[in-house]
Amino acid sequence: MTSTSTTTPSAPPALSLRGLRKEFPSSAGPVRAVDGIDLEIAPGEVVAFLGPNGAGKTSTIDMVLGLSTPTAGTVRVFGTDPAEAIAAGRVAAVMQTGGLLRDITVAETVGLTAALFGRTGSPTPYLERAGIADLADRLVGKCSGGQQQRLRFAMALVSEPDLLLLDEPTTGMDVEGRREFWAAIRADAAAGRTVVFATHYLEEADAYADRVVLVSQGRVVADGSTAEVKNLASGRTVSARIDDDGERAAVTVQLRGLPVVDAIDHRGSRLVVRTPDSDVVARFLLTQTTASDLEVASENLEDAFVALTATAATTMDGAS
Ligand SMILES: Nc1ncnc2c1ncn2[C@@H]1O[C@H](COP(=O)(O)OP(=O)(O)OP(=O)(O)O)[C@@H](O)[C@H]1O
Repeated sequence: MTSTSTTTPSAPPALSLRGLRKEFPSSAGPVRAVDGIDLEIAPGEVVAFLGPNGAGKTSTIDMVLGLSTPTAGTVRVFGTDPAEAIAAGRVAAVMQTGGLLRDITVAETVGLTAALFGRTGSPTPYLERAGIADLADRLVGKCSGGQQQRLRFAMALVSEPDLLLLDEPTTGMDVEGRREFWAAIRADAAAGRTVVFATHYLEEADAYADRVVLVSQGRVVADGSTAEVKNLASGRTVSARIDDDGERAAVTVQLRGLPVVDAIDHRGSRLVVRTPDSDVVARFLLTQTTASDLEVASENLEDAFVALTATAATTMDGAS
């Protein structure tokens, strides 16, 4: 690599969250929606903010968009505060609902948005990028939920934002609608845009993000590449029946001593063991105990996700 005598200061992160907290008052005392999030997202990353209901995803996105003020901590967007980044048109959002007039056409909607940004050109390029050029003359109220989301995406593109935030953008869409929506987002992100999206769906995060940030109860519980998250979620369950209560209790203690055992549940006379190495657990149960009726199952991704988010502070090797 050739070197020059000038040093370029490194570009600020697209998004930097430091000690971010958000509390809402309630009659039962403050609700801590976001509980100390530290996160840095580099320009060009496509990141899924993945978590169950109430994890704090929307509260975090609202603070990034300057729609609410942190109780503590800081949000920096391309090195500036959110209001400044939004005023400069560097950030745009696709939210789940709202913001559309049903009685005008798709093209008119994008044209109006463009006028707000002082752009006078044709809306067609934005419609094309969002994959809805063929719907230009359709009334917004006649569009499906998925088509309306792609319209919101076209509107978000008008300011050519460097950072695009999407809050559970595919909720309620069918599989085909989701696929088309994400195809449009991915094609656009390939040009270098930073994309951060909140989702409940592990599969969606896996298919469309480069990096997954798992949040639960207002905290980041895991952060890594989608491959790392898939690894975490690739465990199995081994279940077997042990009729004798005393033996079942003793075997539970022994299993806890095995390094490959992640968790043990009791369902009646069955032991259910979560493990990344089902062979070791199955061999132990069949050769060292009276266990019978043994079953090995691959874990459902959603189950694994729930298990991960229920376990605070999971860490991944090589997490970025
Ligand atoms: N305005 C508010 N007043 C009181 N509590 C709130 C408010 N907004 C959010 N919360 C609470 O904060 C927590 C986090 O909510 P948030 O909407 O950020 O989660 P989420 O991960 O986006 O959930 P979902 O996937 O269901 O949209 C929840 O317990 C929620 O009830």
